[in-house]
Amino acid sequence: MKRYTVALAGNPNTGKSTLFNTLTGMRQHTGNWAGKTVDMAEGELVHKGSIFRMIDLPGTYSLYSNSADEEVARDYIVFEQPDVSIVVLDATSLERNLNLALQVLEITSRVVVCINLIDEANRLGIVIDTALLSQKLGVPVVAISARSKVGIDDLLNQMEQIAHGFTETKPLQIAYGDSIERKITELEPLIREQLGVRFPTRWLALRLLDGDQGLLESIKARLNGTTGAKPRQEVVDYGRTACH
Ligand SMILES: Nc1nc2c(ncn2[C@@H]2O[C@H](COP(=O)(O)OP(=O)(O)OP(=O)(O)O)[C@@H](O)[C@H]2O)c(=O)[nH]1
Ligand SMILES: [Mg+2]
Repeated sequence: MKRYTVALAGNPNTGKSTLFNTLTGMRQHTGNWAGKTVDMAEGELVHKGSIFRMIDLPGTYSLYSNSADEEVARDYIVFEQPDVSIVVLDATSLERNLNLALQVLEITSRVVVCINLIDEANRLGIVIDTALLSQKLGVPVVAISARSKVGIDDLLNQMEQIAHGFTETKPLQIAYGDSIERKITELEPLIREQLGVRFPTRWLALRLLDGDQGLLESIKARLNGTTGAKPRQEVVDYGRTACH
């Protein structure tokens, strides 16, 4: 069986752990404040003959170095390089949530945008054109309700297609204007010289221009082999996984 890793990223309280539980059949704590995920949790599911190791990341508004949560989520996506990153958005506050999606798209092209709480959006009369959004973002967009288990099959299929490399994506890249773009172009070869191409060069250049000291520390620790935020291991329960 092929094995893949899948990260669940998103703003706080967008239903990542609820989705994680729905997908893995596990009981990661959920809720408003009390259920906040402070660490990473990990579980597995089987879909169409492949094993997907799901990583439930802490909720973050960005992937800078503003908090330990942001560093945990960022380091996982940048350094562990999951086969798929699912960005979970709250359908009732898309504008705010899309900020994080754009940041993830700067780091990796293997992304599925998952619009959760679609039941709540429907109740409020909010209509989301997922096809148009997918066209604009350049990656698959799926609308779900993790709590009511709506849209889960569609999400799993999109995740699987990205994992296998069957879906061609073209992530939206933000253009930052001439002076910043010039600096990015200057920095990129220097970064490649130091780090090769294992990390997303353009994104690193942007973070350096922003003076992200925390990221530099993380890279140094990584290069010295002294880092080690590892997902909390949960009991793997194949019997209750979503098999299709
Ligand atoms: N109406 C509705 N509520 C949902 C849905 N999915 C999750 N919720 C609720 O949203 C709240 C937050 O869910 P969590 O799964 O804890 O959110 P989270 O993204 O893991 O939160 P953090 O770990 O803090 O980032 C809970 O009260 C869930 O029951 C959904 O599809 N519809
Ligand atoms: Mg959570």
